[in-house]
Amino acid sequence: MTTLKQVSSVRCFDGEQRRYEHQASTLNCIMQFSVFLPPQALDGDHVPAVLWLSGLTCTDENFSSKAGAQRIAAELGLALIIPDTSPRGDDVADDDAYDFGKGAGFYVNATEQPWAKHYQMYDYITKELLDVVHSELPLNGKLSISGHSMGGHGALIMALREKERFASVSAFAPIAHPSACPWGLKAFSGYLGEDRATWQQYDAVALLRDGHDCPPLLVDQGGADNFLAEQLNFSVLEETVAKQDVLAQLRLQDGYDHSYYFIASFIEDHLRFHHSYLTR
Ligand SMILES: N[C@@H](CCC(=O)N[C@@H](CS)C(=O)NCC(=O)O)C(=O)O
Repeated sequence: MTTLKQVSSVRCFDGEQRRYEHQASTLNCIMQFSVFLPPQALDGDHVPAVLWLSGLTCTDENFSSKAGAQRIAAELGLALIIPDTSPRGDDVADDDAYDFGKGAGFYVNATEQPWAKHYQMYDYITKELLDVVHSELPLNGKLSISGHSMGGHGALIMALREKERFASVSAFAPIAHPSACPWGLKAFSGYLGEDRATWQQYDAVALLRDGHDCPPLLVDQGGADNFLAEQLNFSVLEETVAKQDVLAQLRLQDGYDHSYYFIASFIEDHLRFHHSYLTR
């Protein structure tokens, strides 16, 4: 049974940039997401995919319109799966702040009210969305994961918790230790409540310290990122990774900020990195 409704498709580097809509049962709302299918997938092949998770304030369209990922994805024969960052719709609880509520789902399964009814982003991505795209799109089942900021956090925790599903993981300026930064403290106490023991399953540094295996890892962090000192905990991630048995490259990129100009500058490296593991 087809559950996806295609709402748009535009030609891009001989592939197609598409948008789909579906009723998301984990989130109790209608969701849209974007997909880039490379030319190989339009010619009848089943291709590997990179799942991209976006950051605060984003929809599925920031990455597809700003990162410039399609040229390399077309060359390498990679599909890009690009979900939204929170549940959507008029009956979904929200907050006036940009870093909580809609656009800021933090890829957790909320337990607190009024969030729990809709904010189940961890299960939405790892269970529902990945299942539906693999059953309805020309994908071969091989999958890597990447993301930016809040989405870099999402990519790291999903890879650490579900290592067998992902050939590799990468992140741009991830919120590496959300239990210990203002964005994470606000989101986790709001969505998960005050019992910090329940936060650990959604904190990459905590999962690494707890001995979770990690797929091969690439992280880029801009040295001129406004959020570096207060929010991102890059040096804590570096120290934690160094103590674990992780195949990892963590790169501080001098002069780059937190924006999509930074992502556009290094997305080719990330897609080539993922392709090398997806095609082994
Ligand atoms: N100052 C920003 C903070 C949020 C932010 O920088 N969001 C990043 C991810 S953490 C982003 O990707 N924004 C959307 C864009 O640049 O297209 C705002 O209020 O919009």
